[in-house]
Amino acid sequence: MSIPASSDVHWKTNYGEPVITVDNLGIEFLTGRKRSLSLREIIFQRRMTHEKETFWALKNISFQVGRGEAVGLVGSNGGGKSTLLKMIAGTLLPDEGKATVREGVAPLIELTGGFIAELSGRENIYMAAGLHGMSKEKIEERFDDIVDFAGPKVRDSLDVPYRHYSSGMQVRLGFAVITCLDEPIILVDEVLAVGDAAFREKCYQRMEALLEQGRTLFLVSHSEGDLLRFCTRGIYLKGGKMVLDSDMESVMKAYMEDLLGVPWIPPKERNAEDALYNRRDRTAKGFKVE
Ligand SMILES: Nc1ncnc2c1ncn2[C@@H]1O[C@H](COP(=O)(O)OP(=O)(O)OP(=O)(O)O)[C@@H](O)[C@H]1O
Repeated sequence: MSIPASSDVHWKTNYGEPVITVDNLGIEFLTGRKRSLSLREIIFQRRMTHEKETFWALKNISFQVGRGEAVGLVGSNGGGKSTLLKMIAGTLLPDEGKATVREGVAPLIELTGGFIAELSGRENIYMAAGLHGMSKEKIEERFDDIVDFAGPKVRDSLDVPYRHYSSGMQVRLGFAVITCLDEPIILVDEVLAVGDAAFREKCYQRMEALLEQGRTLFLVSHSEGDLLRFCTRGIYLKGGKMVLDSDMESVMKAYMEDLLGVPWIPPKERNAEDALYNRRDRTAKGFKVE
């Protein structure tokens, strides 16, 4: 599929200029539990209703991202990664601080990507692209490319309600749509894990092409390979706090060592290590090592 030619757009200009500024961001959620009142509150403050318990899903988060950067967000489940992406996308508002985003954002944060279950795939393409400011003519021009990228199963189901799509078909259509938009910032949450291997590889090539054009990428993934392939910078979130903001390899090392409690070796060195182990193994077994 032809993604918009870089000559159409200004993504390549002012490379590195700040496009996202997150300043002391915080958001508080209800836990769903109710806190029991203390005797002091009941007697002296005359409070009778139970207070709902809250927690900070993100607290004191500050960083800046420059145009053209590819940032990987890492952290274990519940660390706050998706919440942060939603705040950058503007679908969640902070309780503290602010996220300033200076350019348009194409988010694929949830599998359903903001698509409407009752509408068909075709209607959802028009709706999603239209909401991002694309004219009807431009959508028509790109329609076939979007559907080609999404694959034959999606093409055959274009007039079927989106709620009948399998999770793989949903992510195919979602990724095809968001990556054909002209938005300079792209947010991709773990969703790619749902697609099959061939589709994932197609998505990777598309992401490489978008980065090549100078777009800015935020990628949430639990895949070490994906993060190291695409991201030059990493942010590690743990329990809603930022643990580290550094180059992707250092962030991956900090996260993996924290998670697994053993030294982490970057894949490129690991292969050499593995080769060495194999060599040792073969030597130990009496094979001749050249
Ligand atoms: N709307 C909400 N209301 C209440 N709690 C929420 C809401 N959204 C998220 N949370 C909670 O906020 C915390 C952070 O969730 P978030 O989805 O951002 O984590 P994550 O790092 O993306 O996790 P995962 O790797 O599992 O996707 C979790 O404890 C989650 O249960």
